[in-house]
Amino acid sequence: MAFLHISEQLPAELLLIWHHHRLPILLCALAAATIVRLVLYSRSRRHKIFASPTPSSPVEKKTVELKPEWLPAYTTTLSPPNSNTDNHAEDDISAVALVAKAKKGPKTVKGRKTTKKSAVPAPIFDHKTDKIQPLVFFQSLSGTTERYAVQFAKVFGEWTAECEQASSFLEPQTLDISYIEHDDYFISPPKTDAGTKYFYIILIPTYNIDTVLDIFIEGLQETHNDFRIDTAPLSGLLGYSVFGFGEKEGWPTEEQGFCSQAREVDKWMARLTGRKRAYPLGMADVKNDVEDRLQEWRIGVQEALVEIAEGRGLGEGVAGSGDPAESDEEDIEDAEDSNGQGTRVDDVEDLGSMVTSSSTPIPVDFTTYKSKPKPKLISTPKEMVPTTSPTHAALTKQGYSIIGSHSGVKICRWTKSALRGRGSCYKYSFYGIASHLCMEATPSLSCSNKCVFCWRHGTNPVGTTWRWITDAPDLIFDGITAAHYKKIKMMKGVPGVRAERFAEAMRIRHCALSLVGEPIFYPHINELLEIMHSNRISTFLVCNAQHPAQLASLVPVTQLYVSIDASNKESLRKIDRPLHRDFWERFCACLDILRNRRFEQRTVFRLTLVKGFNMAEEVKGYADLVERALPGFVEVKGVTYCGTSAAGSAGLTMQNVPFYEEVAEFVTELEKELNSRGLTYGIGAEHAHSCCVLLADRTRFMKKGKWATRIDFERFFDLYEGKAQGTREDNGKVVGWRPEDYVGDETPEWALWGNGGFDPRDARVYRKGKGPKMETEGEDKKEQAESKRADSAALEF
Ligand SMILES: Cc1cc2nc3c(=O)[nH]c(=O)nc-3n(C[C@H](O)[C@H](O)[C@H](O)COP(=O)(O)O)c2cc1C
Ligand code: SF4
Repeated sequence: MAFLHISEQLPAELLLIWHHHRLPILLCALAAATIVRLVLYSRSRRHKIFASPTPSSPVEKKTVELKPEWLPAYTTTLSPPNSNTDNHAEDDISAVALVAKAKKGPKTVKGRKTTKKSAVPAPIFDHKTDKIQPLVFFQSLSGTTERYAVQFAKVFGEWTAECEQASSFLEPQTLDISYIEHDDYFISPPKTDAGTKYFYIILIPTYNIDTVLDIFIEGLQETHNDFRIDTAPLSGLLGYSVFGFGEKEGWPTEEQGFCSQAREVDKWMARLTGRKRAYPLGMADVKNDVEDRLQEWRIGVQEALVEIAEGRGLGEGVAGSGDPAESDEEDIEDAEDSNGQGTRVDDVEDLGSMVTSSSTPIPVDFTTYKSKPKPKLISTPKEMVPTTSPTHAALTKQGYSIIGSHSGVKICRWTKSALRGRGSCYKYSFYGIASHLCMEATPSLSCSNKCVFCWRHGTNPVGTTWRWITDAPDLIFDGITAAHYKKIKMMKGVPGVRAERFAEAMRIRHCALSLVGEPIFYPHINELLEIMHSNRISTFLVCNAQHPAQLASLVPVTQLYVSIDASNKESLRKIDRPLHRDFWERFCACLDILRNRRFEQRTVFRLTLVKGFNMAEEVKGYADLVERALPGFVEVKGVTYCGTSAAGSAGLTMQNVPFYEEVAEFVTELEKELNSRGLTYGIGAEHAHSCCVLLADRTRFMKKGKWATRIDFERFFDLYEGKAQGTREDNGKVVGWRPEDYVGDETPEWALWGNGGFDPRDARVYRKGKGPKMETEGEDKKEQAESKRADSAALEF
């Protein structure tokens, strides 16, 4: 009975519970369903990114694990149409405000200070035995700061050599921040003998646009916030002082941004050094009082150095000296205003210093915030290359047309040369691309490397993530093609331009996506490529092997390049100077992706040889990389010397440019090494004029025993559009096309190894001392003045 009773009661009670609590029950069920959905969604997304979106290849694929941090983390903001040169972007104004992703910081632990900090202990400097090594750092985009830094270093150097304490000083060194390894100086002081102590002097301009300065400042900030690193890792310095260059005309007050980046650097240095500001931040208006301010500040820094040299450390009570007079309020303010991340690990650091500086117990509240958390900052993305920026000025001066705010196009010297019937670049000899039909462009002028041979140092935008206003792909396409045609039209009146070539040039057939910067950095690269292909423009895309996720999800291009600037980690670090700390893992992942995709499209390794950097004894290392990725082709070229002061600062001179014979010798050795490993590569073609030699896979790019390195472009488009069927199969079913499906004609005789690579139908114009003289007027006279080596090494992509 009791059982029956209970069984009758239960549904009624359940019904009652349902009536009373149905709302919360429904809400809980909804929340649970949402969570399950989100988990499933995120898994399926990740799964998609892991797999290449293109049809699978008929061979086994190496699994390439894409680390979560390699996945693009951007939300792009398409720029409004008026930021570009044409008006086709009406449909793309779906601007999305980019909400800056708040960095996941460590759990906040807050402490309340009850005592003032004690004085910074005097630096461990024995004035009788130790030496002070002053380092003068500077960064400069348009040369002003560099000029003042050189001037400063000269006067300051004379003072250290002549002052009473001269025996305590080593000769000051001047260092361009763009060319040093950040980690060698700003994660810890440089390693040296125990008796040498460093003093940092930092001269820095301010730019309210995205520049390489942001990378430097972010580096300081990251070091400070990195849990693995002591929060004051530069406390071993004797001291530091910062001087800022700005302009009051545009940025009249500090609130309006006057010298704001110098102030940032000063703030982070204070934290990284454990408050060793030896002299207050100096600031000057370059259009007004810079000479006086800089001199005044130099004298102050010198006085601070005298104190140190005489063993009195950073001194007592001098305003801004980093002594106890520096208020705690300033620290709190600083901690709060740093990009909205006010409650970070600084607090833990403060806690640490309180423990050492206070004798009384410190009340610590681990659960509450000191003040109301600030609302998250909405960071508005900036333009990558605004028209007001020095990069814009430098690029346009070099003949680039900037499209929108992050794309560029330029007609290269080979296009001009081909228009005049004087020969095309190596791409014609190797692949059949006539230079007058080719456009050279990039949708991203920004890059994640700072290669030593890149002329754009100091001014080029760099970054590890895309954080700029983004132009729509059709805007970019319209902009670059219009600018290219405009430049071609300007060649109309140039003596020697052949009418038929001029007419042909008014229909772009090929696009080399390289130029400067990193094309796959652009978030809509696939759409841009699709537009090119639908206009039957072939695509040669060069990437720097630093963005595996983007590489894995790239649509097939006509020819896919990966720049191989070194054969091993250390050498790559030196030559490419990548911004990513895990650059080698990224590089290796890109090689594996290239291997997986080698039957979908033509894949190419592009080696740029720089004597003294990446040539000697690296043949075996390069062979290892070829063995890993098995590219269809390996292009080997000597570096082009750009002759700028930037290249000089990077340690490059003409001596680093190899002669053609040296490149040829290197390629022969590489071929031998590859063959000794059973790899079927042979030297397919050469273009001596560009200092470039081509190795190709004999089993794939030969027809009836003859090299066939050229491309059937029309067939490529037909395959792409589905008008022709490809032969790539998976499980007996055709899933796409293979590079072999669009192999073109045999490589012409004149382009084969040993024949030089110059089309006899073109008129070769020799430069002074290099062969029979055919023309010496106008532009050629100028060209004759160039050095022989530059001549042999000149190469445009
Ligand atoms: C695009 C641009 C943005 C600038 N932004 C600022 C700024 O926000 N605050 C400031 O004080 N000066 C600003 N300046 C002025 C520069 O800091 C100043 O001209 C400096 O001397 C440049 O140094 P550099 O030639 O070494 O690069 C800006 C200049 C340019 C061209
Ligand atoms: S990858 Fe190209 S654009 Fe980027 S730094 Fe190197 S040379 Fe310059």
